Amino acid sequence: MTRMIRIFDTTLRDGEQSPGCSMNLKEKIEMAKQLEKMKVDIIEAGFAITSPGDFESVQTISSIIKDCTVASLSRAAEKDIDASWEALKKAVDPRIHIVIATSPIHMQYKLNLEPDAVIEKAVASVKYAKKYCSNIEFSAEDATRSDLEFMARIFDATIQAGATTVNIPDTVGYTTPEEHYEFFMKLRELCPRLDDVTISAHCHNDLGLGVANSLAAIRAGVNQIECTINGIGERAGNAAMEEVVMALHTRKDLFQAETRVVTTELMRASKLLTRITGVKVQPNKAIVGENAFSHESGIHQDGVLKHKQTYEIMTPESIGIVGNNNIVLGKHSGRHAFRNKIRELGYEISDEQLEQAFAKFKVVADKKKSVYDRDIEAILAKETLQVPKTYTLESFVINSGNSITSTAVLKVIKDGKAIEKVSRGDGPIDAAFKAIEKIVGMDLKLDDYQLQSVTEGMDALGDALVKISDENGEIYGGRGLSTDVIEASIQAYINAVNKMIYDKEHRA
Ligand SMILES: CC(=O)SCCNC(=O)CCNC(=O)[C@H](O)C(C)(C)COP(=O)(O)OP(=O)(O)OC[C@H]1O[C@@H](n2cnc3c(N)ncnc32)[C@H](O)[C@@H]1OP(=O)(O)O
Ligand SMILES: CC(C)C(=O)C(=O)O
Ligand SMILES: [Mg+2]
Repeated sequence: MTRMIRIFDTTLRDGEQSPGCSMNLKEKIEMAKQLEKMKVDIIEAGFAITSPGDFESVQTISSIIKDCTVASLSRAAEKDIDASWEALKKAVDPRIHIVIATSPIHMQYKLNLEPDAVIEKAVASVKYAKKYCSNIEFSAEDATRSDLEFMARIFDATIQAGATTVNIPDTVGYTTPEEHYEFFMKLRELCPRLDDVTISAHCHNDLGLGVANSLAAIRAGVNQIECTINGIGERAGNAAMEEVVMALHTRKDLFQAETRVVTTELMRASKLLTRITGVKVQPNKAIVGENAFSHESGIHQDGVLKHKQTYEIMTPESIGIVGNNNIVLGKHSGRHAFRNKIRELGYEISDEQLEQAFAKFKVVADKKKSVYDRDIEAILAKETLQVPKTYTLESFVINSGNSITSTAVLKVIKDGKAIEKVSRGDGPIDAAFKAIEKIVGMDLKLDDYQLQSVTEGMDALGDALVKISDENGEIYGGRGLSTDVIEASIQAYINAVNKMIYDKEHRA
């Protein structure tokens, strides 16, 4: 039978504890509305006593959100609980969340309290909060570094005092999946009352195990997971909601558990948070990273083109990506993906042209990080207009600067022999073009020269267009493409010369 796991989103509280992730009221409202739309079960809207701003956020979110429980964090202290309640009281389903640390190191050094005094404070706080509302969560901070028998005692006491959810935080991200599973199993044995309430896990990511530990907790019977969008949170962050939700969704066979989260809203929530905080998601981040559904290497691309599930365990559409361009052309791509892209772009070319274009594509891909559609179109335009190469560029050296006259040394191959010429000019391009004219030995006129960047970025392809005319005024165009704009310009000029020679021979 499939169990329902409640998703407790703490993006607005623990997530906001992430350096650089503070949000203002308007931003928190926007985020809360998205969380409601995606049907998380509980929104922890803040920690009301923290500041007037946090109080106002909890209060406003409480009055706006209708379809989720709204929670506010409080220490085990009456003034915190009063503030939480004051902020929460308009919520449809308010929850006061009380926390106190239970590990020896926290009790001794931070709270300066004996274990029994911690239990007393916890129980008194739960009872105090219970005067205000029925929905009370009790968290034992640093639970995973706490004594198990002590945990069982404090949970037993707080449940008797009225806690309806008890939370076991791995506050410092210390535990491992196996240990976490055992922890919950033993705790349930030692404290049978746990089975009468919602048991929750709250995992941090200090060892990169936040999601794995949350899933282990689910296997051990917990029915609430505390997590954040994009995994933001104190230090290395919290378990990422999109990862937990999609792990359950994709591996229902294994976990026999599901959430009510609308998975197609996950990407929107991730992007909204990035826009609000300005904190970007790493490209290889699971589920919502830019590369999470991209395939760059030829063998994978071939597999995906033949049958998506060869390399995709979930669909991009399932997390809300529309029109995913999942085949990213790069230096590891093969002919299958290249041909597919050409067809997508609406071109039909011969096998021979494809081979030429593919060879050029590999050269470009070696120099560029990503090859975009416009790069491919530029390569195609060049390759499909190809004429026999009377002159082929072998090498060039340019000496240029703002206090010297530019000099170009060009070496080209004609009929298997190298020809080298040197020329000076007004700038590097002019010097290079003059060297070509010397090599060709014809009286050529440059009619037009344009240079454009094909795509954006430091490694963008330069697309040069040269138009030359001969002694009869006939115009010939040539195109050159390279990440080096001088090379692109020289190639364009040589291509225009080759075209002129080809046309003259075919006209004669
Ligand atoms: C694991 C977690 O994520 S817990 C949540 C962490 N989040 C935050 O701390 C963000 C908001 N915090 C704040 O704005 C402030 O820390 C406040 C408003 C809560 C308190 O500020 P201050 O009164 O100036 O106290 P300060 O933060 O310096 O110290 C914390 C005090 O709370 C006590 N305390 C800490 N945790 C608890 C607790 N769960 N229950 C009761 N008392 C606690 C500490 O022992 C310390 O008390 P002391 O002054 O007697 O030594
Ligand atoms: C407040 C508690 C639940 C917390 O964030 C933690 O222990 O990490
Ligand atoms: Mg936390």
